[in-house]
Amino acid sequence: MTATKGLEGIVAAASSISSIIDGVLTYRGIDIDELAEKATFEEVAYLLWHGKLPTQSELDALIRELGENAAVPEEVIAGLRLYPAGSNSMAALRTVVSSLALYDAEAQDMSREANIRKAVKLQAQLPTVVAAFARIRQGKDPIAPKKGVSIAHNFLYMLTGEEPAAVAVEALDKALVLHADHELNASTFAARVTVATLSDIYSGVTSAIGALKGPLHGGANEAVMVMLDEIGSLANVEPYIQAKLDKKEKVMGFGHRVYKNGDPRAKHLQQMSRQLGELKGDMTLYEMSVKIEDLVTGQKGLKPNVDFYSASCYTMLGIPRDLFTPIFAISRVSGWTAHILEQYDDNRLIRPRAEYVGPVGQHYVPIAQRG
Ligand SMILES: CC(=O)SCCNC(=O)CCNC(=O)[C@H](O)C(C)(C)COP(=O)(O)OP(=O)(O)OC[C@H]1O[C@@H](n2cnc3c(N)ncnc32)[C@H](O)[C@@H]1OP(=O)(O)O
Ligand SMILES: O=C([O-])CC(=O)C(=O)O
Repeated sequence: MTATKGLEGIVAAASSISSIIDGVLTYRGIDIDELAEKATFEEVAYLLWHGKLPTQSELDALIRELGENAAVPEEVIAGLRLYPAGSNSMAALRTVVSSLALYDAEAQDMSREANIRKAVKLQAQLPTVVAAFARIRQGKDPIAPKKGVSIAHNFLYMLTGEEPAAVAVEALDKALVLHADHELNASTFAARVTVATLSDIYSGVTSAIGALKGPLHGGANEAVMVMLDEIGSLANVEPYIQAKLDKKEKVMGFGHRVYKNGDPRAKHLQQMSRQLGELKGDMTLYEMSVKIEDLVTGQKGLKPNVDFYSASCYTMLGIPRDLFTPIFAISRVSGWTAHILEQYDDNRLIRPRAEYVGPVGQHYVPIAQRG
């Protein structure tokens, strides 16, 4: 038995939700380029859960159901108020999602109908939780979710208390579409491993949030913004990035386990970053990002992934950088729950083997004789 480090190239599940074939990403067989241009996030969530695009009445019903389920139990909001100042946003989200199970009478109901209802509930509640976390830490009261508006609209509204500009809603909605699912990425795999023990959907999503948090995965979008903030100016891009490359340090937002010729989502986010810069009349972040790309791609051949241009986009939308990864979770919970439903539908415990590389033939040594 020989281990494959990082399970690279190992096909660990069959799935009909999303595919990456020859560098092309599809959700349920539809090219992400088409969805990014034409679909709303709610349509995409429906597509991921049900395997088909919704009719108008199905979409209306989903938007209604999301609105009806977006409020978070008062006890959970009260809990958020008790978190220490400076709490990590993803740690807070992970904790809240775990606690939501305690307030859901259906949490342990394993029927397919109940699991679909819980998927919608989680999708509805995550934006409310992230916005409430952001406001409470500023000493402000959370804002109750609206009914009948999109998730992108509701999230920006709950974050600021103001009606968001249409262009901001449109940009965030497209970002949510682009992040919704991605085959067997680390967080989705974590979710599937967890629920394959027949644990509940809240356990699966809690595991997924833990996996998404790391900077090699979803946490890279925040890390990209930390880097842009450290660089600070267009003039400082070259010395900063060159020093990183010379030291063989990783540049966050570049590289990918599966895409070696570029992430098809990145171009949409790059375009969005340019457009938001033009609207703001400040191209600094966009130009810095392009210069970083030129250097990293030029010298290492590494291309930007989904996390790279999303950082400048979210900053230009006025979103604090430590909410970037929670926003990724707001989108990806649609994919996680679709995969969890798929796992339950044809379940088998996920339990691979390890290649043992430790010592053999050892014996118990009494404690007095140990050196
Ligand atoms: C939503 C997402 O999760 S997208 C990914 C988000 N993560 C990041 O952006 C973090 C930065 N990128 C990385 O760490 C990696 O490219 C990963 C984790 C995404 C993929 O990792 P792997 O497939 O395991 O590739 P691995 O880390 O082994 O890298 C292979 C080689 O490329 C180099 N490399 C990979 N990514 C980068 C990078 N961002 N900057 C500099 N060098 C890099 C590695 O140092 C390594 O070089 P070596 O062979 O000389 O040692
Ligand atoms: O697929 C991966 O390994 C990471 C990724 O791009 C994603 O989850 O969107």
